[in-house]
Amino acid sequence: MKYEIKKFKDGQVAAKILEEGNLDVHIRGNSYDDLFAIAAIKEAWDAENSMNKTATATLSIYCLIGQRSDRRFNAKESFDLKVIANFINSMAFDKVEILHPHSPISLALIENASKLSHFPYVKKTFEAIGNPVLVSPDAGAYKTTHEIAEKLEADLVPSNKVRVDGIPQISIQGDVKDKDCLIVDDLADGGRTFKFLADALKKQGAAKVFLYVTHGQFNYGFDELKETIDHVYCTNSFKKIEDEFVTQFKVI
Ligand SMILES: O=P(O)(O)OC[C@H]1O[C@@H](O)[C@H](O)[C@@H]1O
Repeated sequence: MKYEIKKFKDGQVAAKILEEGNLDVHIRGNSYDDLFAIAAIKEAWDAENSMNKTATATLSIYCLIGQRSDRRFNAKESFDLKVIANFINSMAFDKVEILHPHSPISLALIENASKLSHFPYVKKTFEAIGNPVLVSPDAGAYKTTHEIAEKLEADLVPSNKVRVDGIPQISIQGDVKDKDCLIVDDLADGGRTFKFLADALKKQGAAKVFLYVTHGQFNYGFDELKETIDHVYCTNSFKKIEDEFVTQFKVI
């Protein structure tokens, strides 16, 4: 299904449907601009299809903006994911697919939503490295990484951020001595979580430490990460990266 997006000089976006049929839109979804462009496409498609009740509209979002803001962190602050979900819901897609959401709250807030699994990309990474031990960096990542480890028949070492006498520390709950480790998580923003975890893994004797994240933002570059991580694997859900330190899987 073809459509066209036009942007006016003042920033306004407009859409035009170029072909009849089901609507199948794929977006990064990591900007408000992206979401507004989709709203324009859906509005134009709805107008064309008001009499065609058999046509369906599917939206695939590869890196949902605001997915980490999945609660009201403090009183008087906005619950951003709710605002974003309300906007997506107003478009009334029949189906919304979201690649590796940070938490199930996205799927709960967005109507007709389902998860696109990151399993294929972790599997490729796992095979490229050659059977590393999987490491889940925190409690949030444990459940999904545990499911992946089961499917791959891989060893899993859970790690957690704990406080000892009030001081934050990384607790690695397994043996990593002389082993290749693959940290698996949903996204890297600055990447410091992984820099410190990789450092702790190496102090415990890990041979090499690799990082897989589905959404590679890396907003502060790679210099700090290169100090402790051997190689990074991610998808291009957030942006295209050209750096020898990173292997990217194309999803969009
Ligand atoms: O260390 P950075 O990259 O800033 O933050 C990434 C971490 O913050 C969490 O929300 C993510 O799930 C990941 O564990």
